[in-house]
Amino acid sequence: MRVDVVSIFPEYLAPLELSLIGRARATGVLDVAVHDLRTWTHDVHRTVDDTPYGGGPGMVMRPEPWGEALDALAPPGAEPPPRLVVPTPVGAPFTQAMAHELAAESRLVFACGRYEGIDQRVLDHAATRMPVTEVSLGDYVLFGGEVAVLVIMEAVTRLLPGVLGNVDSLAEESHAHGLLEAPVYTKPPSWRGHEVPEILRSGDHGRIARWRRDQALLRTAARRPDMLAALAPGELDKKDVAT
Ligand SMILES: N#Cc1c(-c2ccc3cc[nH]c3c2)n[nH]c1N
Repeated sequence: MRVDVVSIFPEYLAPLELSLIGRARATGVLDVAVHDLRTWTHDVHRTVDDTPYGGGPGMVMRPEPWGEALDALAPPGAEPPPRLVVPTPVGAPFTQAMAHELAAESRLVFACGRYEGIDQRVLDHAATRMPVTEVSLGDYVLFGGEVAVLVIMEAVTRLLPGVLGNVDSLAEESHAHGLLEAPVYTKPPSWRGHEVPEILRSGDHGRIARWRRDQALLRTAARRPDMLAALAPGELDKKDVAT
């Protein structure tokens, strides 16, 4: 997968060099390039923002540098076009399902907004020649899109083939089956008066699997009833409701 990230703070994306993502890049699973939006400015002050039409606080990111950046990174006519991913408070919620969708793309271009956001015409024009996904991490406000790109890149990269050593963990983790994960334990069996649930030390893998499923259902019902309500038909079987 080829990923291009455009930001006025490219140094914010330095963590993409670390750990799993760094290893994915080193092994060729992932090719990442970070670009400074100011590369595509032409004035002495390398201006990327201006006052908002209609008035209001703050500044808006000018369309011209973004237009030239996207022309350079996604030349008109190049096939297949990349998916443009724009972190924004007004975007669709970023979910594990969306992480899987993005992980299936061959090319992604991330546009990191700042100030009050990017001139809407940048997204409207991009949408005439590439798929555009506006995505939000959650209902809170950040200074810009860079942190969101780091989160999205971690969630996507770990789904790429060969990145995670143990692919089994993908199958059991929270949100993998629309449920939260069961609690996890390791040695010692007793710690500060807290014991590991006996079932997990029984060696009875059938009962352990049942216990984990029950714990996942109980946790999800208690903490994320919305996820339980959203389970696809058939996700719950008769063993899940047996008393
Ligand atoms: N994703 C996301 C965001 C943001 C965000 C993204 C881009 C910009 C550009 C200026 N301000 C921004 C906030 N805030 N909260 C989220 N969940």
